[in-house]
Amino acid sequence: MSDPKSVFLFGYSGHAYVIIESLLDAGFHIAGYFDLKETEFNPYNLPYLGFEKSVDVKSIVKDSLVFPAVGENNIRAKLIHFFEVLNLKQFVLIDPSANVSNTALISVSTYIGKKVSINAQSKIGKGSIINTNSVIEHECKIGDYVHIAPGSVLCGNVTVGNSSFIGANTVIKQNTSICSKVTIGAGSVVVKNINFEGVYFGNPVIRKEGNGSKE
Ligand SMILES: CC(=O)SCCNC(=O)CCNC(=O)[C@H](O)C(C)(C)COP(=O)(O)OP(=O)(O)OC[C@H]1O[C@@H](n2cnc3c(N)ncnc32)[C@H](O)[C@@H]1OP(=O)(O)O
Repeated sequence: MSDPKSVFLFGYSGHAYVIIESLLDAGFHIAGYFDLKETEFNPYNLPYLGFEKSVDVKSIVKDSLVFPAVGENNIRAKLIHFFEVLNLKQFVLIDPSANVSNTALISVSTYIGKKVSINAQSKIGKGSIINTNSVIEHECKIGDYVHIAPGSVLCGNVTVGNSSFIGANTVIKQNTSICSKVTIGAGSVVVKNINFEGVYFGNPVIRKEGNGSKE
């Protein structure tokens, strides 16, 4: 039987450092990391276990926990698909400093960062990141493989579709919906629904030229 607090990480760069410190603060220990290649900089002295596509991950990990430590949404989505195919043991990582409502529903491989607030009746899909100091107010619905960057505020009943990225310090007005595969620039304010994928920024947001949308 494996140590129930032992975690294998996938990815070891800047976002992984944040994940590692939340894991340590929450009483986990890290068994090692998988990545394309061994990193030159290894600030947490983690053993390198190989590239996940080139080694027998299942026989290394066995029934220990796994976690995706990659900030980029598409790569994280592929990792979670890989976890599902191998039937690896996923979990939700909530930094101990976060404040999460008992009525919030959060799916596996999602990270809730330092000082985040998740309020009543919110739902967050799998493989998402709710980064440092963000506020997810009541009844928000956040999809899979989403990244809400630090300091963002989603007012009540906001919806964010799968694989969208909400830049740091963005404010999204209550009852607003953002579809899948949208990128919102840092410091933006969203006051109307966004129904087409693409890049948007500003206050209020406008679509970045050259995105091929009619919006
Ligand atoms: C822990 C972490 O670090 S999590 C990551 C947090 N990071 C972020 O939140 C950053 C989010 N990314 C951004 O804001 C980016 O600027 C993007 C995605 C909106 C646009 O990036 P790019 O497509 O590379 O655009 P680019 O940098 O070429 O800028 C294009 C124009 O838009 C302007 N612009 C870019 N971003 C913004 C923004 N957030 N708000 C207002 N204007 C912006 C630029 O000044 C530039 O204007 P110009 O054409 O007059 O010179």
